[in-house]
Amino acid sequence: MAEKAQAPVDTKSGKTLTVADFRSKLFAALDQTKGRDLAVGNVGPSSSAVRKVTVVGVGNVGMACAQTMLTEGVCDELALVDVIPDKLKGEMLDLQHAAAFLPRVKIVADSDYAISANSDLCVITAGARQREGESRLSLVGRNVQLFKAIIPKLVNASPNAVLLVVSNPVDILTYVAWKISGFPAHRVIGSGTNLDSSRFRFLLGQILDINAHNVHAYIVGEHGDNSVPLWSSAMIAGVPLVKYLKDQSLDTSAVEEILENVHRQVVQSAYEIIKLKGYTSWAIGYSVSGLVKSILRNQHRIHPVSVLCKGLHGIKEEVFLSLPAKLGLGGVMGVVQQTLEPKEKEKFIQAVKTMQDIQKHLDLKV
Ligand SMILES: NC(=O)C1=CN([C@@H]2O[C@H](COP(=O)(O)OP(=O)(O)OC[C@H]3O[C@@H](n4cnc5c(N)ncnc54)[C@H](O)[C@@H]3O)[C@@H](O)[C@H]2O)C=CC1
Ligand SMILES: CC(=O)C(=O)O
Repeated sequence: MAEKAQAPVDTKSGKTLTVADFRSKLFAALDQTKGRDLAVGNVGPSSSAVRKVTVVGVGNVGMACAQTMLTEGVCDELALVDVIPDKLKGEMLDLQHAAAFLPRVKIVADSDYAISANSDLCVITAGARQREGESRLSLVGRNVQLFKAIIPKLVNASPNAVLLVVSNPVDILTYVAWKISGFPAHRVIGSGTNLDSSRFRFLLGQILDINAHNVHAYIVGEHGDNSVPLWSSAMIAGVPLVKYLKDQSLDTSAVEEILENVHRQVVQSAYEIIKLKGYTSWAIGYSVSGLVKSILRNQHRIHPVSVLCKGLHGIKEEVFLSLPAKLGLGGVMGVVQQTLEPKEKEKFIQAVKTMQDIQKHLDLKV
């Protein structure tokens, strides 16, 4: 005989919970940032039927984001903004000419931010990129200056938008965008380690001969050189990754070597691609399109993205670093605070200090 499902019971009062009570308790536990600055607010993308996205910067990254968003049908209107009018018009026409092959999207472009008015979400890819061997952090001076010009214009045109920062160094520039915009933190997000985590999952999937979709593993912290791989919570079908590897008859030192190598390769990825083709674009395009989809379609999916960390993991500083965040209409809806092992926590805290050291030298007066 089939067993009757037991109704959930409140452990404190002993009373039977309704499904609605149970769900709200569960989500209150998940959204550990509730009530803090990051919790979802009452301002966010309009609920109008037309979903408008602006992409600032129509270089390699901006166009990869635009193209992937069009292919994936994540918006109804796409506005492109850049400072080079001919390139802007050329890219707009080239995308418009794909109309017969794509979902119907209105594509507009101009150097004037009026074109971006009433966007639900603005993706910022404008700025200098690394040359071969150059670090992301070396771009800070040049790109902060650009952000001082770009952010006020975006805010003026779309005061209720979510800002999604991609330009590097992404964690610092997300902080800059937050400070200059005056937006609540849940509406300012950096693409962060969503890309690093995809590289991580791809490489692990290759080694294990498992589809990257089924590798549940996160990289958190700073995007790039000092990212933090969370081996302790990496899973294959619910089996901890380290155990899974050991079950393949690998001894502890072989497992450690694999783990170190995989993370080293993730960190080297951008440097290698920049050396080979000059820039990275396709994977960040997919990464951004996925984030936009989660936000505008209110998907409540969890992505490792750069969020305000103050109040999370005991962090008191105003820094943006990646943590797994639930995304939906309005931006960040909550952050999952995984249990970090001491080494992971130490690396994360080191990134907090690096961000702070850089931020205290920034002049954000516009
Ligand atoms: N967060 C991430 O995972 C990734 C970030 N990036 C970053 O994305 C940024 C863009 O890289 P690419 O597209 O390869 O560079 P790019 O040089 O191809 O394009 C940059 C574009 O920004 C435009 N631009 C410059 N100043 C502007 C302003 N004031 N307003 C509007 N547009 C302006 C330029 O005209 C150019 O079209 C770089 O900072 C790069 O490091 C790149 C890949 C991944
Ligand atoms: C350039 C960069 O940040 C990346 O591809 O990771």
